[in-house]
Amino acid sequence: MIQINQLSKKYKGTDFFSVSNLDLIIHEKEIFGLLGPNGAGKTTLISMLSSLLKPTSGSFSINGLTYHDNKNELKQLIGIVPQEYALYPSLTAYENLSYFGSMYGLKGEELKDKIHGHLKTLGLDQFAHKRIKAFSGGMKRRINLIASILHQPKVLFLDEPTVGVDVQSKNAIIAHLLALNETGTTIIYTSHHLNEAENFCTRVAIIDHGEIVCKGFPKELIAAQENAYNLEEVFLSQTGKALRDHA
Ligand SMILES: Nc1ncnc2c1ncn2[C@@H]1O[C@H](COP(=O)(O)OP(=O)(O)OP(=O)(O)O)[C@@H](O)[C@H]1O
Repeated sequence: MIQINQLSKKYKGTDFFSVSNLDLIIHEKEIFGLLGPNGAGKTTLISMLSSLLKPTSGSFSINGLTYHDNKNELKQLIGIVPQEYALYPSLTAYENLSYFGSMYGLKGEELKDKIHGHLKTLGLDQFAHKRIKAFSGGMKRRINLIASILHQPKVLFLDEPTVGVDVQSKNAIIAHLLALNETGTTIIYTSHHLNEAENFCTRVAIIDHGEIVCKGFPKELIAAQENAYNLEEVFLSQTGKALRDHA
């Protein structure tokens, strides 16, 4: 279970909170979607939860572990799929995955089997020994995902895992995540694809200006919003139609 208490982040040089006094509980085996307009605070929140960013105040624990007291156990427990590709372009897919797997203590036949198993399910086994720089966006996204799940994390954080990929890659990624969830991994993901989130997530929270504006089961949120027939209509009712440009 992930328990978040009054979590806040104010970046240096800004005069506002990107995440503000946020409280949330995410249960084991949920597929939880963090949705919100550009600049709402989704990446900031997920970066704090995956220990990539230090909160300004507040706290959170994952299965009772905190970064402060249980850094190493926590790192082994979670997987992180960042928005940007975290891959070495001049290395092959296999070399990249060996590197990431070994960082989690995997080695030998076990590591090899896991890499080939994931590559096969995600349709990439024939490209195992090709360099990443020759890969399409969809192929890189799938490798990025494998790099984060080789150690079978109990909790997986994904920041827009299907951005910029074709429908085929998107479906392969979602199917792989559903299978992972079936084996017991809790999934927390951010997305702008509301139709995808509506079908994929067990529960979602809509975030705006660093605060949760509503949360619940997609079907319940749709039923509760007058004249809303899908999650996108709930989203627009809750966050408004104004553009969120800032610089
Ligand atoms: N390193 C930073 N320094 C200063 N401000 C930042 C920094 N990173 C993010 N912000 C600001 O914090 C707010 C929340 O940003 P964040 O990236 O978390 O939003 P988001 O919901 O993930 O947006 P998007 O959908 O565009 O990825 C924005 O106003 C953004 O400009």
